[in-house]
Amino acid sequence: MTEPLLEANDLDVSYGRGRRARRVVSKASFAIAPAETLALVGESGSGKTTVARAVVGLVRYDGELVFGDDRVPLTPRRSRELRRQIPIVFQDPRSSLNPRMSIGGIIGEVWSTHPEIAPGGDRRTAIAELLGRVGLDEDVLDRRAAQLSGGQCQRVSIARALAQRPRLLVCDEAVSALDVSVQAQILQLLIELKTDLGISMLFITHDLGVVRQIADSVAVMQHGEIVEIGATEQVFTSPAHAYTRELLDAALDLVADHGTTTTGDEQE
Ligand SMILES: Nc1ncnc2c1ncn2[C@@H]1O[C@H](COP(=O)(O)OP(=O)(O)OP(=O)(O)O)[C@@H](O)[C@H]1O
Repeated sequence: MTEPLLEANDLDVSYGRGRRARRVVSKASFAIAPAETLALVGESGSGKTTVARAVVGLVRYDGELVFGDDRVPLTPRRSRELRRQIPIVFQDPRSSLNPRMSIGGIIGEVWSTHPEIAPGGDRRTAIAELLGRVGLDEDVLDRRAAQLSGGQCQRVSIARALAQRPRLLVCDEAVSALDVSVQAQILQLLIELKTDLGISMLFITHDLGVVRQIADSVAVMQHGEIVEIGATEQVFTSPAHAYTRELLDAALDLVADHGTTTTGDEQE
């Protein structure tokens, strides 16, 4: 079996200190193999974002969270060194881009702090190549985020993540704020990145339709615990936990009420 790129064992995360401490993630265990996408699903407040924050080093945790062949512990301190390899793409594409910087500046910024991964040749050319990789024209390079659509901003966020030469991309509701047709395009782009570049993903979403499109495996969270984890098809076709069945039933009701969500419309 392939060694996992990321492994979490009995991950606990609490917010607050002393008497005020409240545990919001309990005994979460999962693994992500190279080039594998694991989706985290569950109701609002179930702890999905908190797991992502532990992975990218934004919160302290108890338990084990190890990364790479040498199983480096992802402590907040360590993660700062490793953050380059584990970028996060957030829900709101525009507010995650510095409004005062040019798009080219945003994408290439990581090369100032990590010169070891900076391209050898002309940086503008390298940035233009990254823009092409995410389906954007080179002329976007000198613009600001406010001059781009939401879908274009999310493509820039992904290009910025690619400039970091990631091994694991964390996507926290990364397509939720986009309309359905743009969402489909960004999902397709993420699937291509996984296939072409072998990037692993931790993909947080409340949308089970999205899970089915993008994820190899899925972990279902309820009240801070992973109540079920397995291959996506397996979990969707034979859910073992009552809460998973509830989520799947709720998603089916949504489709019944609103029809299917895929339009095939290609506009951004
Ligand atoms: N900084 C914080 N301080 C204290 N409590 C927090 C903090 N961030 C989140 N929480 C609480 O932790 C719990 C888990 O939140 P989290 O954001 O991880 O859930 P989630 O599953 O990602 O929810 P959503 O789908 O709404 O984003 C919630 O009860 C939330 O109120």
